[in-house]
Amino acid sequence: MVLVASGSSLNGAMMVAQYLMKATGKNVITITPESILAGGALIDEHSFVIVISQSGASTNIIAALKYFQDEGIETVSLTGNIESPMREYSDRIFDYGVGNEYVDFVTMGVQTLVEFFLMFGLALGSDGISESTLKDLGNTIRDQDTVINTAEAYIKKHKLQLAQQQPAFFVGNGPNYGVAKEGALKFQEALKRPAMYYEPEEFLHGPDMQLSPDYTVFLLDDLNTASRFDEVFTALHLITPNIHFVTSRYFSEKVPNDVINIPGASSSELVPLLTLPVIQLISAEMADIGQTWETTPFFAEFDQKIAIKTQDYQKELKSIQQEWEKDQQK
Ligand SMILES: O=P(O)(O)OC[C@H]1O[C@](O)(CO)[C@@H](O)[C@@H]1O
Repeated sequence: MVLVASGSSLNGAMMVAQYLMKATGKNVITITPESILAGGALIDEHSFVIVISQSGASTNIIAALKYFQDEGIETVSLTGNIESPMREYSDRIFDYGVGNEYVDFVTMGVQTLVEFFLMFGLALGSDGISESTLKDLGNTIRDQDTVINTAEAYIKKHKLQLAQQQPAFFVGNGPNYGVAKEGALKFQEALKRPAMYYEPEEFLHGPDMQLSPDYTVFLLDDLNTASRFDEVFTALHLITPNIHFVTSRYFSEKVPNDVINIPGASSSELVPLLTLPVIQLISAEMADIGQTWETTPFFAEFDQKIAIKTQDYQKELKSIQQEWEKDQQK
């Protein structure tokens, strides 16, 4: 199975790739449209290619769809807007159920995409949907309320520290690697803050050498209680006071000051459902507090010149916003 996407849609796909692999027993790769065009994956008529774009208006996604059509490779498109330009180039197109989201850089989109693929994986699994897996998924989704409350309280307590516009690292493994990538993207898009993402061991193989007290590190813990994160968390305090550790490790113990103590999940594949809301909430709330939503006029000028969405996208966003406002009034 090949999942083709960009930005947050790619990050969402990365969060579920391991899960889909387990559920189907087939190899799953996540890849950008550019890598497809550059021949970065062996794809033939036996590949199951899913092309994802929440807006359905990303020009690079459309270029990949055109390429697949020219090569005679069938695809399935997933989008949040079934009437978008993507439709014209798709063999089959489905709405993955995000509804109306008009913020250009997606948030609900990633969360919904992850939930969609979890359900999709369950349905594709050789044993069908098992009661216990469905129950685990339901419990994890219910635990998101606790996650939001915990993150809210943490942001309130640490807002001055979180408001420092210093470079940030997001560090996570497996499905949390996708969350780390999304955390860095949201810091760049919403907070205009330099941000990077790594797996923990890659982080320790060089990038950590630039650390100073002026850096922030977000650690997104594994499920495994004996993981390396604990060690790294403790040692990082020797370099910077700005560490934030998202973990379920301290659930029954006294929680250290810089730990965002979330409920645990029954399997590592479900962990993104609990870590993703934390980084999304921090990005959104800190962007409100710091009033960083606007780009610089220089960027606005650049953006005019370098189109990444189809022509009518801004008009389309406006109408999605109107739909969203109507929904809010109901
Ligand atoms: O899923 P889509 O709509 O193709 O968008 C991909 C990326 O493009 C952006 O919307 C930028 O315009 C990102 O925020 C997003 O992650």
